Order: sequence, then C-alpha cells, then structure tokens
Amino acid sequence: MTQSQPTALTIGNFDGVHAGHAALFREVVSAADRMGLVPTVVTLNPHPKEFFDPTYRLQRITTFRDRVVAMKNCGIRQVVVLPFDKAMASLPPESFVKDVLCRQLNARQIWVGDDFRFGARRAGDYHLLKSLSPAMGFQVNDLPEVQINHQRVSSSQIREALNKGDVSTAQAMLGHPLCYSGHIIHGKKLGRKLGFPTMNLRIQGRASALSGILAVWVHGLDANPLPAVASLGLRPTVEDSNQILLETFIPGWTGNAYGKRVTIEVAQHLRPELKFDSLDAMVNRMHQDTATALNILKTAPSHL
Ligand SMILES: Cc1cc2nc3c(=O)[nH]c(=O)nc-3n(C[C@H](O)[C@H](O)[C@H](O)COP(=O)(O)O)c2cc1C
Ligand SMILES: Nc1ncnc2c1ncn2[C@@H]1O[C@H](COP(=O)(O)OP(=O)(O)O)[C@@H](O)[C@H]1O
Repeated sequence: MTQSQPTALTIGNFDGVHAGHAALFREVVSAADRMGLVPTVVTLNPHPKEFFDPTYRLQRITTFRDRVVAMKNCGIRQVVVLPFDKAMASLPPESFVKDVLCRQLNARQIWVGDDFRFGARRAGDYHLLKSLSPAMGFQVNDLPEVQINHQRVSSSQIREALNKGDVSTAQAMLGHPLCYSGHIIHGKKLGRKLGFPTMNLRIQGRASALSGILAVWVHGLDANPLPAVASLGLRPTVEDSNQILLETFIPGWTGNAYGKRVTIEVAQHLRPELKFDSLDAMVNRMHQDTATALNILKTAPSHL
C-alpha cells in the first residue's frame, strides 16, 4: 500500500452515523482543515466480533454504503476499509500503530474513545496509543460526548430503540432520518401475483436492528417523495433464507424500478413480521397495512 497524504483520522464502526459520530467528524474535519490534513475514517470489515464468532449477528442500523455516504456528507474525504482477517487479528498493537496508522495512513491526529481496544487479543488501548504518540509523530485526541435527554448517544441505544420499533427515539439520537439506499433487484415475482408488487433492496449483514412492516417515503423515482408501505426482514411466510430484504409497495404507482437507485426513508414502524398460515391471510393484512401507512404519512412528512 502506498503511503497516504498526512491524515487526521478516527477509527471505528460508526454504525448509523449518529449525532455523536457527526460531532466527532466535525472535529476531525475542522482540525484537518486547520492543519492541512486529509480527514479520514478507518473502519474494519468484517466487524471483529463477526470474524471471531461466525454465529454472532451484529444488528446493523445502516448499511455499509449508507454509512460511507453519511461520513462523506459530514466532510470526511477518505474512508479506509481494513480487511479484518487472520493477519490483522494477530497483529501486535505496536505494529498496528507503526505499520498501519503511521506508515500506511500517515496519521498526524487521531481520535479514539477511552474504551477503544486494538491489536492482537485487544491488548492495545488508549493509553498505549498515547504513550507511542510522541515518538511516532501523532497526537491523540479525546472524543466529544453528545447527549440527548441526558443520555449518551450510542449505537447500542439506537439498536435498542429500533428493536422495539421506536423509530422516533432512534431518529432523535441519529440526528437524521433513518434511510436505506440501494439498487432495486429482482425477487421471487410473487408480489405482482398477490396484487402487491414490491421493489426489493438487499440489506447486507447478518441482522438488522430494525425489522417489521413500515410506513415509508420513497425517494428517487419521482420529483416528489412517494408514500409507501414496506416490509423489512426475512419474510417468514414465503421464505426460508437468511437474506434480509427491504420490500416496498407504492400504492397507485405503475412504473418499472429494476436497477434504479432509490432511498427508502422510514417514517414509522407498524408491526412485526408475521408467519401467516396462508397467502390470503397475509394479503388481507397487507391491505390493512397499506391503509394504515397512507394514513400515517398524511401527517408525517418526509424530512430528507
Ligand atoms: C405491507 C407488507 C406487509 C408484509 N408483511 C409480511 C409478513 O408479515 N410476513 C411475511 O412473511 N412477509 C410479509 N411481507 C412480504 C411478502 O411476503 C412479499 O412482499 C411477497 O412475498 C412478495 O415477494 P417478492 O417481491 O419477492 O415477489 C409483506 C410485504 C408488504 C408489502
Ligand atoms: N406499485 C408498485 N410498487 C412497487 N413496485 C412496483 C409497483 N408497480 C410496479 N412495480 C415494479 O414491479 C417490481 C416488483 O414486482 P414483484 O412481482 O414483486 O417482483 P420482485 O419479486 O422482483 O420484487 C418492482 O421492482 C417494480 O419494478
């Protein structure tokens, strides 16, 4: 790997790119501007917990791609994805600092939390990073803490809210609407037979923090956002796979969306996904869901 331009960097997963992450990125970007450094995010893929435990299912708030777009919107110019493999997992913490952060990424300013751990057996911590900094020519900075309603904003708090279907609490902590973007793929072609054609988006990752039936706004098909109803999850009535899909039905719309890039903005959670005894029972419920969603969206405008 060739050496990067001198960087101001922070390391993490940054799932959701929430209000706390945004505050941190503002600091990174403003310091980088002052000092002529490239504002950089370093992230690991796959997540170390998923690497060590193939059965662990990290509940994602946003997709990797949406995370990168949100980072760029905060002014981050470089996102470095380090493959987390056997070699990375066994790298001594000093080598991670020397070879990766200094030699490859040319770090001059670094932000990590005081609970940050790195290197083989998670032996490296904030104090080790700080003690190496004078010799290596970088400075270590503390993270700003962002609170909402006297609570520290964190990805785990947001996951907890989304698990309960509490989209509005999650959005308050995110500081922006919860969105899923991507290209529309082909599904099982069952939807149109049921009278509910659905645009399908693949949601990568082993698990999603939010699942269930949702009132949503669709961006990217029309000049205005379109009100719609969506299902996010594994479709237990019709499928037996682990592929998480976001399927969106737009009432009254008759176009072709395959291959198009859309953004689905979540307005409200309606109910969990259910395993119905028959397709008829599911279709009946989908009619009710559609009416409920359209009603909610009359007074829940898009915030994008
Ligand atoms: C409003 C709505 C509600 C849905 N609810 C459920 C559900 O509770 N359980 C389920 O297994 N699938 C549910 N689905 C997903 C349907 O099973 C899926 O959209 C249908 O099988 C069409 O699949 P296809 O797009 O691959 O053809 C729902 C879809 C929509 C649009
Ligand atoms: N009102 C609509 N809402 C969503 N998709 C629609 C609508 N009308 C037409 N479509 C098109 O139909 C496709 C979905 O049909 P469907 O039978 O569910 O197939 P698939 O299994 O590929 O999703 C969408 O990807 C889109 O291109």
